[in-house]
Amino acid sequence: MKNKATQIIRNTAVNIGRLLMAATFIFSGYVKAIDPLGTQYKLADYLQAMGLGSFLPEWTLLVGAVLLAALEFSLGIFLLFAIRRHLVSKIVLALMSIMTLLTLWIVIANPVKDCGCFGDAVVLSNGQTFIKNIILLAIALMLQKWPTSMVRFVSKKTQWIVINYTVIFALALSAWSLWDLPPFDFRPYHVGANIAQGMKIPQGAPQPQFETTFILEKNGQQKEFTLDNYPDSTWTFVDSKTVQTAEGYVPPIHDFSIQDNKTGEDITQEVLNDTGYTFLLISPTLAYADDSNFGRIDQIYEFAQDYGYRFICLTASSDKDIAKWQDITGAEYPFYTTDATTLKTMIRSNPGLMLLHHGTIIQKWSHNKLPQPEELNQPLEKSALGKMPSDSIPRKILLMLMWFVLPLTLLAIADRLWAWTTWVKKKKENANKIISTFNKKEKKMRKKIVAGNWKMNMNLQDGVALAKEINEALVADKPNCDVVICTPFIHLASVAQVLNAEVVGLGAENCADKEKGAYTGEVSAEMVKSTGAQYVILGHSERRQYYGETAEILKEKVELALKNGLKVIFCCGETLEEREAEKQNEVVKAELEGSVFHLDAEAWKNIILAYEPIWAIGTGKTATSDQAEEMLAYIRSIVAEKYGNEAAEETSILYGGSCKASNAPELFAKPNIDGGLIGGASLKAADFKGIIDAWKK
Ligand SMILES: O=C(CO)COP(=O)(O)O
Repeated sequence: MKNKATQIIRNTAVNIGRLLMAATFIFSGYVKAIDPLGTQYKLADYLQAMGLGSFLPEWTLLVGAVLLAALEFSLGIFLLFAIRRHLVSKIVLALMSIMTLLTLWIVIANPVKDCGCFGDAVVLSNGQTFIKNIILLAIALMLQKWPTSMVRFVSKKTQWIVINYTVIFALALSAWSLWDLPPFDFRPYHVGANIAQGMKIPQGAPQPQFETTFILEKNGQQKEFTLDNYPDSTWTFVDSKTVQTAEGYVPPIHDFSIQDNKTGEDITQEVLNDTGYTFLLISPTLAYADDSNFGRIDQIYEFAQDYGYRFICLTASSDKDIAKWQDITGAEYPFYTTDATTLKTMIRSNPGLMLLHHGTIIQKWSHNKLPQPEELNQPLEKSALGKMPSDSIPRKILLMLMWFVLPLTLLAIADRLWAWTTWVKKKKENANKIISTFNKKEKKMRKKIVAGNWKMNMNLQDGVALAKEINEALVADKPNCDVVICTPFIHLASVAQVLNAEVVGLGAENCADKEKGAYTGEVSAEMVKSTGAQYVILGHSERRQYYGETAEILKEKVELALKNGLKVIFCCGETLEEREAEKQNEVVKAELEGSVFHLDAEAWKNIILAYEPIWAIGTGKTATSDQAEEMLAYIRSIVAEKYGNEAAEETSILYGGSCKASNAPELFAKPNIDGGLIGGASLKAADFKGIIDAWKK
């Protein structure tokens, strides 16, 4: 019990942890994959901080960024679907260990401002990142310890589709984002942002705090002072140092300026305050800029000239590189200087084109997706180019869902349906196999039994007389089977006296579900046993129906009966409605599971089952021999599932319900029917003997 509870807790913890980890990896991989250049810049920052700045060529960092994004995204999806659980949990643990060490270093040494784990989408401080990684590392340890507790969402046979689709999707997403621009832009220079607004410091925003320390000297001794304890003029000033004690508010855009390199003139405000349109061609380094689309750029420049729009190129390149670019592309537009990092933040394309309208970013284009010539035949005021694209974000989200989430969801649903149908099919096949094995087999050596159930009939004298008559008849003509008569409690002690125990067994029709004590009117299993009885009927439908005996009560009764050395004739069976709804198997199985299937194999040896369809009891409507055989074969198959084939072969299963001398031979001829539990026909010695004799035919 305790083990089961621990297992449930563990499985729940592992699966919650796995979903959290999956969500983190998917998000972190995704935001890196849609911005490979941003990830590359971050990797470069790390290498710089480690003193390995120029150790690797730029393209290797870009490849590294794409692979890192694909790795994180794919691991997240694999965790989500619980694919290759052992391997994936090991890789995740290794990755988290490295990440945690790395973040411990950035917390201590502070070499980078933020870790960049989630690109620009969620910026965490180094301390927050460290705490996040400690939690994820703990989850990774748990997943690695119990990988198989992760519940699969797709079967092993289908997982290769998810693996390939995910890896290809992640790489394609990066390639697309590199060719075009990141589909989602989390930087301060996104479409719709007003640059001047982004540079503003709101009123009352915290100012940076500084403290100045003065070093002064007197009589050859130097001492440090602040403004608060500045000494008298007998001290001579030596030096002062100022340190920042608190950071002030930093606006989202704090590093944007446009300078004319030749004149030193700053035209930032002039550009931002221009109420018209301005094209900014942006290239942090012209030496690395892609020049394949220069013709299109020149066309746009001409268009700007024609309509009187400003068109300038912002770069951080040297004059030599500018001249080279002009030489290659024939560029006639003016060049201005802006910080390289700012330019890289503004647009993830080298070169990229940005359109401003009164300082607000209206459009951004990668050099691969510049406006087409046919879009440039009317002024921006009148064309779609001059307007901010309206619904692009929901549309992009929908596209992502359609291209990735939808196919995988459909795959998972199809896979689960398929797994479920094969499971059902297999289970049916197994059950049929067991049933047909039993059907084919000759009746084994298990006991054949005919048991009478007198129910509430016969007074004491009549009962004793009937018992005597049956006993005499059977002593005179030995039966081929075990015979039992089950009588009301009041008969037991007297009937026991008249029966020859080797020939006729004695049983009660019920016993209490309590051991002993203040239970007025009840008769305990121990009392039954003390009369000389060896059997007790339990679970009869009349007791379930009229006296509210539930599976739990019957379970108690069964246990007490067995404990007191009684053999139990345990009844089961369905109502007419249940049979009409074809629920008979389900009902019978539930009855056995509820009251007897908990027994161990040793206790099971003292159980005799009796299938009594309620619709056939006392109605004169017998189940056909085929119906009865089918059910008894099924019951034997579920006993076999529970206790094994051998135990099932040795379990006696009786049929009850309007069984009489006329139909008994046909019923008893069936391989799985081991005898009968007889109601009405057990109240007359001749009728009862007629049924017993069916075993002789
Ligand atoms: O309930 C029965 C035996 O327990 C069957 O009763 P009948 O044989 O009267 O149908």
